[in-house]
Amino acid sequence: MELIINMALEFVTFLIVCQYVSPFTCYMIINLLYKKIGFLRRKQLIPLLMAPHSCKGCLRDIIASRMSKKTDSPDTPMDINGIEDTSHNPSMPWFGMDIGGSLCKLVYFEPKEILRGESATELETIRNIRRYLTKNSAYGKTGHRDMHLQMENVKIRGIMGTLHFIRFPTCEMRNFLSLAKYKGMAKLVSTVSATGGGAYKFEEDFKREVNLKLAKFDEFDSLLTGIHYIDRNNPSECYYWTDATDESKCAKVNYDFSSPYPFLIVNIGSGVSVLAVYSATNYKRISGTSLGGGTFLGLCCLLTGCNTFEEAIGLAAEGDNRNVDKLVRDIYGGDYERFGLPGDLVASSFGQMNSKERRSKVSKQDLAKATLVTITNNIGSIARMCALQERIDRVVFIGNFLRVNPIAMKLLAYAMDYWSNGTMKALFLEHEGYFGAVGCLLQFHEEGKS
Ligand SMILES: Nc1ncnc2c1ncn2[C@@H]1O[C@H](COP(=O)(O)OP(=O)(O)O)[C@@H](O)[C@H]1O
Ligand SMILES: CC(C)(COP(=O)(O)O)[C@@H](O)C(=O)NCCC(=O)O
Repeated sequence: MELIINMALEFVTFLIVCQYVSPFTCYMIINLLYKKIGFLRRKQLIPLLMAPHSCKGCLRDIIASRMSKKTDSPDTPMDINGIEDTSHNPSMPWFGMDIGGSLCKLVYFEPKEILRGESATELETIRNIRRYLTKNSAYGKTGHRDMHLQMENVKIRGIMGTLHFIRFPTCEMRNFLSLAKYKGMAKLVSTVSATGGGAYKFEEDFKREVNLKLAKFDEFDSLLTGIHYIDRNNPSECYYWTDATDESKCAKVNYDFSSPYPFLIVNIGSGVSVLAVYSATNYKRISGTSLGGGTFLGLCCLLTGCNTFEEAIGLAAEGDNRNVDKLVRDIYGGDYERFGLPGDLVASSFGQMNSKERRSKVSKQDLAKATLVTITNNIGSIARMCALQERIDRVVFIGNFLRVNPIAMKLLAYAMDYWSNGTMKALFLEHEGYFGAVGCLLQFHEEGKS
């Protein structure tokens, strides 16, 4: 039906522009052609009479708005939360959002082709949103698209497309909502799938500001769905570090994660959650700690005056934690042999900082490194105890704390290996912090479980 409307529209527009027929005749023709839409009002014809060159757009808008009213029919699909679901339309922008304590992760699925079935205005808005998201890698001052993580030729709900990975600080949510409103998101979709604490916290704001409903999914269900899907679709997703303490030999090595169970997930976001996973659907949250990525960044900002995660990591890369921490050798003068504690092991994090003299000599870089080592070692130690308790030997570390953070990954790899006498393995995934967002998108489209 819409194809016919569009063709007729093109033709009538041509007639008006060329002034072959009067706009009134066109008005009658259109109304005759589109009895289904109902008669246009006379005042809606005025733009046609006043501005022949934009009449196509005007007509499209008028017809599209009539059409969109018609789509509020009882056959509109309903999603699992009982929300009217226009997002299942294959051409609509598909988004999954993981709104965490620090970062909002937005995954956008771009179908290979914009398919049939939308009105001209909808198609225009879809194209604008697609162009805006895929032609830029930065959005405003704080939004970023992680282009290196982009996944081409993946299928969701039988449709081929590309997954784009975008993040912005959660504290910028108001600006994001204004942008979504400006870009006409609510005209296209009525529901967006969301997970993370912010899916609850910001639910009312989405409704009030953009008239969008959130289809909410549990963050750990989403995380697992996302991990399984991405690992299936990306052969080089999972890796480990060899020779983590030797810079000259240290390397990333691909790991075949096709038979993954059982495994432990350590999700290092603002805080840390530890999950034991026994099958695609059987898992439990066994532990957690509030000393996570948020703690690292918060303490680093306090101690060094830095303002961003990237700055904090940059400082840490140039620092030496031994100027801040007290090592076993500072206490024993060497190794504590009886219990296998080497002299260069940290005995007490920040243990030197009670000395005024030491404090006067310490650099910002040293403090950043010591903060990173403290938080990472603590997480490694908790992960190891959890793995021991659950008798699991593969530990998968994820979360954006590991973004651009090889120091932490190598420390975790070394700690897991050393303290388990080589029986446990630390694994890492390329899409670090995006699994929740992918998982909730898939759950909305009921694809992830396959
Ligand atoms: N650009 C960034 N801005 C803020 N924190 C970042 C950034 N990149 C990495 N991080 C780290 O990632 C953590 C958040 O990780 P994430 O997995 O997104 O958790 P959450 O879901 O709690 O937001 C932060 O606490 C910080 O340590
Ligand atoms: C509350 C959270 C699940 C929220 O997830 P996040 O936004 O940090 O990724 C997480 O911060 C957490 O598990 N914190 C640790 C709580 C504890 O076990 O002490």
